[in-house]
Amino acid sequence: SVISAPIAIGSRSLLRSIDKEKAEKPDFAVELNATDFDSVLKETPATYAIVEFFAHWCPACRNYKPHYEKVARLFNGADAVHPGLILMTRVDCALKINTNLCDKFSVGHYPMLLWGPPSKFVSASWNPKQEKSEIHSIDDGRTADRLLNWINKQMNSSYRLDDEKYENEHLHANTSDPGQIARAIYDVEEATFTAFDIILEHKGTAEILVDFDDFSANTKKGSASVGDKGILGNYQICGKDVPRGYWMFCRGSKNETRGFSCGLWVLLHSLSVRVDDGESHMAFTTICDFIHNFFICEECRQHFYGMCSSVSNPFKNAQDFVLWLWDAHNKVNKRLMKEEESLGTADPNFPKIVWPPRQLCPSCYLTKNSKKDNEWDRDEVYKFLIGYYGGTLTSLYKDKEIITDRKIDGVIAEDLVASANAVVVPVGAALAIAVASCAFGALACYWRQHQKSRKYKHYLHSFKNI
Ligand SMILES: Cc1cc2nc3c(=O)[nH]c(=O)nc-3n(C[C@H](O)[C@H](O)[C@H](O)COP(=O)(O)OP(=O)(O)OC[C@H]3O[C@@H](n4cnc5c(N)ncnc54)[C@H](O)[C@@H]3O)c2cc1C
Repeated sequence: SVISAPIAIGSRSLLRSIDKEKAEKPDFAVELNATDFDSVLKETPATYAIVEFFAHWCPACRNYKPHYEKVARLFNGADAVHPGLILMTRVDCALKINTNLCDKFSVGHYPMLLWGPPSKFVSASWNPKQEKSEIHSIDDGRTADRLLNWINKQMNSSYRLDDEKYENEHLHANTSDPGQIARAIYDVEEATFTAFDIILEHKGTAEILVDFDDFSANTKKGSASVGDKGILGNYQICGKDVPRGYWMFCRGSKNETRGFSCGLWVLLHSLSVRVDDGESHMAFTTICDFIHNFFICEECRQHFYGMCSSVSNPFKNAQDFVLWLWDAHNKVNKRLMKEEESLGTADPNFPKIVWPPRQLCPSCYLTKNSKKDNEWDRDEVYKFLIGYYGGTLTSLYKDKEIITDRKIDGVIAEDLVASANAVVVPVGAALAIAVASCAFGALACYWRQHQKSRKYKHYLHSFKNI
């Protein structure tokens, strides 16, 4: 026993350290229960979801967990190797709170895995005999390898368990696919959060807090904790899910490319197409001031501000402003094209181009001759930008629609598309932020939250009418 004592202490401390490691390394798969199942699956940007129904007392489930986690590492969390594609979740059916939920999905054995678009799980039920369901049972996922094989078959992909970040990026980088922009709706939020964070770092709360009551009815003055960035430091401008920690449309094929600067461009363009004639000049000066004050890239600031300063007459209509921004972006692209080529710093999957390329918008070009790629039909370019950064950017919302009634679907989708041509952001809220030259950031989130609550109201309304 004299000999065993130190071993016992040693093993206890070993166990403690394993526990600590466990506590420090949370699971990759997200555990859901009946209270958050619908909301998490409704809000996720992922294209697919896997739900593992298990019971915490079931030994087979405990043994399966490391397999499931090995796959979840690839897809879940801010450091995911392939983020934003598949949300991997689990539900403990042995908890009373989940009994109904597990019944609705006909859970007959543990662990049981279901696969489908996340929105199809929301307020849904499933049974194995159901025809035409978009939810499928994963019948061959007993090991991590087999589960990933099954996923690869579904997605036509070739992911591997030992993939590290930025491998296989070529698989989902198709820049000439107009639908790709739909994923940027999440980047607009990510960029807004980052922009807001930069503003707080540099300006502090006082200058932003002009009339914060107006800015957000949900934020109580003084209730947020005071940190380095003042009382707004903890304010989640785009809701609790943002920042997600990764980019979707703006994900580069290397860590150091794209990201925020791409997200910022998308944010600027998507706001420009939502501005009225009357607001076009104000939007222009706000963008110029923001870049000048807060874009922490000296060369970018100076170059962009030079372009801002060369505008001598105020913008009177939205089209001129939208096209000015497009043109300014292309000037940056052209400059960087040469620079990146000589320095070899380009992202191989996203080299700078004069934009939009012919594949995206053939009618934007005046001639059929591909050598004359600098002769634009500006009216067509304007039309394209309105569609691309307006309706197409928000089209993911249509896809994720949880209401199955076709008519209601249509009404909501039309609303979203119509908002591409109108100022849909509350001007009162904008004022507080505009003072600190970041109106557009807050506007973007307001815009999406406005859409969300609108949709919710529609949903409630339709519910009442059933
Ligand atoms: C205001 C501003 C000024 C910048 N200035 C500089 C600079 O001086 N030097 C520097 O090194 N970097 C600068 N950057 C960063 C640089 O422009 C890119 O954002 C960065 O290199 C990432 O490039 P990207 O390939 O992701 O595409 P980005 O140029 O970031 O574009 C993002 C997406 O916008 C779309 N797009 C491309 N061109 C246009 C267009 N003309 N109109 C509408 N949409 C378009 C494409 O879908 C593209 O994928 C600046 C960024 C901003 C926001």
